[in-house]
Amino acid sequence: MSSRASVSLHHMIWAQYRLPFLKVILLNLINAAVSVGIIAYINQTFISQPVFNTLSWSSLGQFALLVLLLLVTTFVSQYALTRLGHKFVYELRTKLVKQIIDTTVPQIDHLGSARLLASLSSDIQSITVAFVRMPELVQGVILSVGVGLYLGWLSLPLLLIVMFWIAMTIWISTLLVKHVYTHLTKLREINDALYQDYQSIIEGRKELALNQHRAQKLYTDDFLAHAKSYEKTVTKSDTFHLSAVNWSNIMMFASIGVIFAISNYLGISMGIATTFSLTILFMQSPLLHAVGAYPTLQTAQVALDKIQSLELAEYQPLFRTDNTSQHWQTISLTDVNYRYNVSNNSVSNASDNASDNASDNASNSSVSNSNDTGAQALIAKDSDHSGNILKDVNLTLRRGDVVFLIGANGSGKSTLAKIITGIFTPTTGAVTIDKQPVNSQNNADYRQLYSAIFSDQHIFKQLIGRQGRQPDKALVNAWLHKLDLQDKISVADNQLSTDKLSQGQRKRLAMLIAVAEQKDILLLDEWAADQDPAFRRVFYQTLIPELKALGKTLFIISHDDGYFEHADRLLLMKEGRLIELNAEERQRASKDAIAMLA
Ligand SMILES: Nc1ncnc2c1ncn2[C@@H]1O[C@H](COP(=O)(O)OP(=O)(O)OP(=O)(O)O)[C@@H](O)[C@H]1O
Repeated sequence: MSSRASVSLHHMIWAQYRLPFLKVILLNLINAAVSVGIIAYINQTFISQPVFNTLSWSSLGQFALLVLLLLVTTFVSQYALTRLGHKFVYELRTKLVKQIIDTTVPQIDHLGSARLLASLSSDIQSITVAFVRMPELVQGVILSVGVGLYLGWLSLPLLLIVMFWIAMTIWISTLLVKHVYTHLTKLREINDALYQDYQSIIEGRKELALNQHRAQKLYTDDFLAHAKSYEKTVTKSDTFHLSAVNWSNIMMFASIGVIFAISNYLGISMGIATTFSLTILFMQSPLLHAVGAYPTLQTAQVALDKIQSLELAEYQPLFRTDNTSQHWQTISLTDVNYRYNVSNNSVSNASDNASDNASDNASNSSVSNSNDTGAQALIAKDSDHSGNILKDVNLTLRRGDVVFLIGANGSGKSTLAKIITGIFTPTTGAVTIDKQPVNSQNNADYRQLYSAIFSDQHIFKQLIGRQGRQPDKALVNAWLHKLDLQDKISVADNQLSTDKLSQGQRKRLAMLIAVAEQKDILLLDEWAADQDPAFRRVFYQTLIPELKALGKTLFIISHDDGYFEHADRLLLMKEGRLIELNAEERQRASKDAIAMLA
């Protein structure tokens, strides 16, 4: 992840689509040439003729052919530009989603789903609209240049005066359009707030149903305020836009008067003045559409800026599917500290980079100091623990261990679980696998060792087996029964029939998915808390030994003191510090966990 400078839309198109864009420009030039040809034809065949009866059927036929040619070239050039635009939007959308997949969990947590969904829907939509309107802008500009050249050939002084007139018109129009941009930027911010409201309304539906005061407050104070602000801002923005279009429209009409007045003054022929006027009328629609299309490009620029401000991971086309060695023996945490970034700015990203750096430093140092440290990663010590959730945590997990972690609420157990699995990187300190430091380069591979079930687990209905292959049907079927789900769930084509289950059943389903993955390490964060007492016993007394027999290393966060005896090792987390309990302490914890946690 890096904070990248904002890239403008046209730079992006130019950098990535230079050739197709040049092709589109060429097609538009041909189209402009045909348009100029028609004007010249009208001028020579119709306007310059003294009387109408000199017109022949053949000249009318030629005119009809030119019109047909204009129709074809207009269609082809617009089609080419539209295709290019939609290709750009497709690539932007697909890259954005891959970047979200590759971005670190803390950064995604920090951004929140409302902001991301706003970008995926409204920003992409804005950019699409801009591309739908872009043909009008490009054609308007190219046509103006082509027509200008022809008019200049007819009368340079008259062209210069008309150009001055149009330039003044466009300059004042641009001043108005600047206000449009300011309001569009504001609108985009309001859109984020609106998405936040939608999210609260949908996700908090149960709480709102139970408390109409809260529903009214949310609706009135938040949603209505944002909706009103959107209405006001969009009205202002559209008013400036309308003013710009009307101003340009009327000034174009007025230019016809100017053309005749100046022609009269400069002694320019009536024929040339009529051709100029006709051309201005011909140009009015494309030029106004071009002016009208401009704000959509500005909206797209606002959208692109917004997407870039998310500071997502760099785009990588590939997925990291090469797994870390299957023959690992130990995973160690050495002097690990972790601090959440709670600021509103996007510094959690910076913190995450810092974390990556800490790990990277550790890896470099571990190489250079390997003699002194016995191949352990060098650990950056942070003497100031203020704000640290994990404090100088040291732990070595051995292959095949069944480790239970206990601790009071908020002591840092889940945070430690995320550090162990590589979802979070330590603020300082190091994670090593077989003395090999885990850093930003190998973290994605390292994470593939784990299946984990966290409290807010998402259920994917697709079952996946070892290393992304087909799941082992016999294993899935056996565990469907072990988890007592055989009457609720069926599996067809590796798809689970439903995820509409009770909380405890959902957790069992998550276990089925995890077992099917056949990963080396299974991490369970208070998995048993949602199970009824009977199944809780099955879990500790039957399932854990079976998982161990499958060769898994188990890291289990638990509050069930009645079952601590099933652990090979018992760890205690106390205010961010990790302690391993000895035999006597384990006895005490099993008898009186409350005293132990205090
Ligand atoms: N996203 C976050 N941002 C900031 N602070 C957080 C975040 N998540 C957790 N914390 C803080 O970190 C501390 C440890 O949280 P953690 O979830 O690791 O505790 P826990 O031991 O798993 O608790 P529990 O038993 O209640 O699940 C808590 O004080 C919490 O306030």
